[in-house]
Amino acid sequence: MSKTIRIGTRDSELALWQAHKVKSLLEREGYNPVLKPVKSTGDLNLDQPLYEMGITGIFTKTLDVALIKGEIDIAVHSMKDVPTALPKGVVEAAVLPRANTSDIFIHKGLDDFSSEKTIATGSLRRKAQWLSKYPNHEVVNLRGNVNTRLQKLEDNDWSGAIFAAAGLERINLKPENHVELDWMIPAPAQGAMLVVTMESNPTCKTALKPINHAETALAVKVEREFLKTLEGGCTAPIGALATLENSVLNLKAGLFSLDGKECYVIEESTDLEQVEGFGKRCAELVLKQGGDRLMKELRKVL
Ligand SMILES: NCc1[nH]cc(CCC(=O)O)c1CC(=O)O
Repeated sequence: MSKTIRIGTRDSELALWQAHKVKSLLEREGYNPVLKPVKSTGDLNLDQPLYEMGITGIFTKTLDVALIKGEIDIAVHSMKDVPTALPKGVVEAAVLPRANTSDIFIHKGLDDFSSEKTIATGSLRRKAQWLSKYPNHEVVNLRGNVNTRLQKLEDNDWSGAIFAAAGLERINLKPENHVELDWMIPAPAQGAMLVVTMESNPTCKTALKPINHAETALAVKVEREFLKTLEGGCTAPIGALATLENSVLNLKAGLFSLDGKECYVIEESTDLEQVEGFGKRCAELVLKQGGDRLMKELRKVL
């Protein structure tokens, strides 16, 4: 009998797609994975408060709780939604090969961007970078899962909205009327999926090892180290993208004020022998350039 692995998933279309992906990878490894939808945090009924267990992520909280309570064996997350510090006892067991890292703009016509326009996004990182490029635009808040956001874009008279390409590509909803925002720095770990399990679960750690993608894991490690050094959470106006080519890792990363008027952007490369601590060193450059003062201001409002 092959070992059963309960995969916890939230019930959005994107979350389900990602959980199915991990399920099929584990099946190929000879396991018997089953999906376990986890609805809401509802009656948590835990002995300890969430913060004492190190549970902080708004998107990941539900699955963290189910994991710690032993209701599921592993959880699948969009890695950019995962706080840099995992809850106590929870470990990163596999990072899947990265998809498209870009942000895309879904529009209703691309005429005259120099004029006043209203565009929608719920992300402070996207808003700040957009306003930095188009200071006379207005950016309105847009929340909800990918499907909800696409619907709201239909229902409103905004000129467009910003999405992660990866999310729309996964569920086959990327429309024709989009442009890739190659100038926008994506969220740390955008386009990557993380599978977590409990430190105390050797079966799952072993099962997940072969599906880990070392190159993606290294890139997102550098990006998240950059984020962590700035002490920004998942919602901070901070972007980071590491790419690997011929054993050289390039990091493009930035910190932005909420109105987009202040931008601290770096682009640095390292060979792999020096990659340890590279994300931290790049963040320290940003802090020195003025990012230190901006982060202090941001922490008051975020
Ligand atoms: N914060 C929501 C979220 N988390 C992961 C994705 C898409 C997949 C990814 O970026 O890895 C999205 C949607 C979006 O940002 O448009």
